[in-house]
Parts: sequence; structure tokens; C-alpha cells
Amino acid sequence: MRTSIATVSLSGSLTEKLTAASRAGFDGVEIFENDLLASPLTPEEVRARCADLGLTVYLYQPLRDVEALPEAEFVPALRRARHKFELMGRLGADTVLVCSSVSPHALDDDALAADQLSRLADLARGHGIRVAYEALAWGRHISTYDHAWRVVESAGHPALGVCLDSFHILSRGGTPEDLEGISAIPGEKIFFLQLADAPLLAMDVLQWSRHYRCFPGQGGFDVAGLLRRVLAAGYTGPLSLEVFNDVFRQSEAGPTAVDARRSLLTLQEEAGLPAPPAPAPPTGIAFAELLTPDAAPVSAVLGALGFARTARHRGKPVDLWERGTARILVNTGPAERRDGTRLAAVGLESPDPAGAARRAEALLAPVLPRRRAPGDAPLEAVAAPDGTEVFFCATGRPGLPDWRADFEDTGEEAETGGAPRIDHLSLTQPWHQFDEAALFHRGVLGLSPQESVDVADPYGLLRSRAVTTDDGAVRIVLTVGAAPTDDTAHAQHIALATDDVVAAARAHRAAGGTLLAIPANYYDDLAARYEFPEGELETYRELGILYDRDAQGEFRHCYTHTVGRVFFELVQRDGGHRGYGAANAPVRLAAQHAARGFTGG
Ligand SMILES: O=C(O)c1ccc(O)c(O)c1
Ligand SMILES: [Mg+2]
Repeated sequence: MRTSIATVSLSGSLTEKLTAASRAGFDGVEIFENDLLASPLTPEEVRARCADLGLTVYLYQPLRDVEALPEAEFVPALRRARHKFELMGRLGADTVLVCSSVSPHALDDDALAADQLSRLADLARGHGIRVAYEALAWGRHISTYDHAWRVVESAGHPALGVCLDSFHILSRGGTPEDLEGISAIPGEKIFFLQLADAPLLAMDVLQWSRHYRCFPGQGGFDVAGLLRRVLAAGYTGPLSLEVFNDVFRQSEAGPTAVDARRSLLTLQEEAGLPAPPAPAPPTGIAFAELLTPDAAPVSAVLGALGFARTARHRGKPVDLWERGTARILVNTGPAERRDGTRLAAVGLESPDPAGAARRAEALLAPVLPRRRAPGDAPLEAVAAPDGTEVFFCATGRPGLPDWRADFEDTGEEAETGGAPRIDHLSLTQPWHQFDEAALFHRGVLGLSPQESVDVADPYGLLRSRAVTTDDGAVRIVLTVGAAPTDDTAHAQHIALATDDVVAAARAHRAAGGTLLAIPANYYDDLAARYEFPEGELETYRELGILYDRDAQGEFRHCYTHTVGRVFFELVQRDGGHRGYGAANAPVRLAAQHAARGFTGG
């Protein structure tokens, strides 16, 4: 189906918005009146620019407060409308959006509303324009889509139809009964469809709409379910994103437009429309790659964690460290000094690496050059929104290129005891890309987003959200930090699973590693919350082990010191615990802030 985006959803000048929409592959736009008013371009120039960019102007909006008015007020409203229709002729837009009135003068009189909308539609038809009437969730008397449809139906005018907006509909309740009325609207009377999602917040609906809308798949509404119903009603017009969002208003238009199109592609797939190649969710983490200007400090930590340097890349300064199935690449290639050591890439074990890459590309993920030396295994890789390189790998699977073929054994043997594997990776996201990152990991990589949690840092608030496979074989925790200058909040980490965190912590110390010290107050509180067997709490206190518990089971974890932007965590999950110790994160962050300055990080 044709796709569109409202100019209000993107930042910048009208020209910047149009360019971004076109580059991201949209077929057209809704032009917001304010964007036109603020533009130095004439309507004819905007029309020409859109044509050059391959964009259709599907809609001009909004026209406000025109229906159910006392006659003395309706006359000037019609005069306003005539001006807009002339302007739309110059712009080349043939559909106008009329929002339900919020005017204190509007009367609670459906017959009057229908009559005036009909007169407005008569005027519009004279200009070759159609009127799409939208119920704002906070409309004075008309605030639901079914009420708007009753008025439009009774007006019975060929140039008058409804505009359905998922936000206004779903913010007022999205039960199947609430949505049943959509099937009663003939498809050809649905003149326009606007799509937006939103996080489920309990707040004033106007504020919610104007500041917190997001692209479908980024919030809590069942936008796909709504789209299915609208399609079943016979709607064939464009699918148009209309998102009012404080973050998008400040972010670069280009990436936002790509995020928007990816959202729409994923939504179309969920609603059963033609879709990109099917997802092939990863089955494990093949490796995590650290980029560092100096391999020594990170090698020391890995050695103390029981990793062995088992292989070296044949053509690049990259070491492979292994312990059990946990594999970490240490790359001393060109690192940016500012970041020091950082987590630069993730290898995902993929059932179909080439298929996964094709899907990623179809969903607009930047495909990375393979940087192949002669004889290297062909590796498929794309960039995540935060710049992390994501490789689709096959490890030791016959018939598929094996990334390890590029490595030469050093002869050192990896330890296998203690169930070591990568439990999860934690990646910090730029503050304005948090929702985009969750959508990317879901749509492109086929991971399932878990609940978003807020974590108090001494110097700000972090948001954190895990994206995982259902079996937990791949767990990536996305976090968005406090101030961009706050290094602690922007550290990334690799969590290693162990079946005995106490033994692993002791072994790390014995091998010369350091563990993050946790304040005594934490353990005093833990003693009040839970009962532990004799001596256990003292062990945790001594080693800096943190503890959490839920209905499923227990979670014990501790942390190494930080190298550059990276630290390691040792975790022990028992009884199917699925959390990440969110309750302990504020204590951990405070301890890391306290430790900064004398860790050499
Ligand atoms: O917030 C508003 O006023 C507004 C305007 C136009 C729309 O299409 C809409 O959904 C909301
Ligand atoms: Mg709308």
C-alpha cells in the first residue's frame, strides 16, 4: 500500500522534512499548515519540490472548529475554508483534514454538525477537494470515531468522509467492542488513515497525544489489530504516520524518517500485508567484540575471568578469547580515543545468516561492507541504530561459512567448567534513539522487547529495556543514560553466566581480578528483606555479590571494574529467573560512580 508521513512527525524546515521523507522511501506526505506557513517556499514551489522528490501531497491539515457553530460563526469559518481550499489548489493537495471542534461556541447538535459539514463539503467539491472528518479524542462534543461517522453518514455528502486516527481511537479504549464500529464504515467513506502508537500512560489525553505519540510498534497500542480492521472495511488509501513527539522534534529528520518507515514495514507485516523476508530469530550469541586502543587491560580482566586467548585473526589485530561457549573478540584496530575500550560488535548465531541479512536490508538497516580479506569467511553484517555492528553468524555448522575459519589457533585451551556462556549484553543507546533501538531489535533481529524499567542513577535516571529470544538464548539490554557526558551511565557490559557465582567471584579475585565493592547498607537491607542460610550474606558482603528474587527464582550477580566503557558481570540464575537485577542497579551505579577515578578506567 502507499505510505505517507505527516510533516509534523519530523524535525527541521519543510524542505528538510520532505527530503527525509523521500529518502526513507515514503510515497507521500501530509503537510501540516504550520510547516507551510513557516516555509519561504511558495505553495507552487512546495508542490514542485514534492514532485521532484517523488512525493504526493496526500493531505493538508488541520482545519479546526468549523462544525456545529451558530450561523454567525459558521460564515467566517467557511470564509477561512475557502482560503485554505485555494491554497490547496496551489499545493496540489486534494484532501483536507477537519478536526472535530474544540470551540466553546460549538453546539451539541449532530444535525447542525452534519448540515454544516455538508455545506463545507459542497464548497470543497467546487475546488476538487474532499473533506476527511476526524474525531479528536478531546473534541468538545464529538470525540469518538463512531460518533464522527454517524454525523458523516447522516450528512450523506460524496465529498465528505472520515479520517481514522489510531491514537484518537485507541487512547479511548481499544477493546474489540470499541473497534467493532469500524466494520460498519464503508471503505470508500474512510478518506484517510493516520497511524500512531503511544506508551500506555495515565494522563490527560491531549498532553499524551501532543507529546508522547510514537511510531507503531514503539508503544503499547495494538495498532496492527486496528489496521487489520480498517483494511477489512475496504480502505485502500495511504497508510500515514502522524506522530507528535517531543524527542522526534529534536532529532535529525533523516534517521527519524527511516525509523518511521521501518515501523510501517513491520506494521504491514503484522497486519498481513506483503512483507519483507520472514524473520529468522537468532539462536544464541556467537561472540561479542570489544574495540580497544590497548589490549592489555581488557586481556587482564578476561584472563582473570578464566578466559583463554585461543585464536588470533589471520589478517587483523583481533584475538579470540573463549571460556565455554562465551567468545569475546578483542580488536586493537582503529579505536576512537574518546571512547577507549567499547563494545563495538555482536555476533548473533543465525539459523539463516543470508536470509537474516536480506530481512535487515529490507527493513532499512544499513548493510556494512564485509571488509573481506582474500580467503576470509563472507560475513553478513548490519549496523544497529547506535552504531553497534551486528553480524549474522554460523559457528561450526557444515555448509555455512564459519567466522572462526578466519582465526588461527594459539594452542591455548579454553576452560569449560562452570557453565560459562554470555548471559546478556548491555548496550547504551543515544538518548533520542531508545524507541528506535527497541523497534530495530524486534523488527530487524526478531527479538521480543520486555518491559521498560526506570533505574535511578545518582546523577540521573536511566531507562532500560531487554530484548530477548523467548528461550533467553539471546538477551540484549538496551539502556539510555542520563547526561551524555556521564561516563558511568554510558558504560556497556558483558554478563557471563555461571552456575556458581560465589566460586566464580572467588576465582576471579584469586586470579588477580577486582570486584566492585558494594556498601554495607545494601546488605543490612537485604538481611531485612530476605532470610539467608548461615554465613551466606557474609559471603555476598565480602565479594560484592548482589541478590534479587522473584516468583520464578533467584538472581545473584557481581561486577568487575570498568575498562574504558566496558565492564563484566558474573550472573547466576536459578529457577528460571528472567530478570537482570533492576532493583540492584541504583546501588551498582552509585558504586561505579564512587569507584571511578581509582580504577584506572
Ligand atoms: O493535536 C491536534 O490538534 C491534532 C491535529 C490534527 C490531527 O490529525 C490530530 O490527530 C491531532
Ligand atoms: Mg490525526
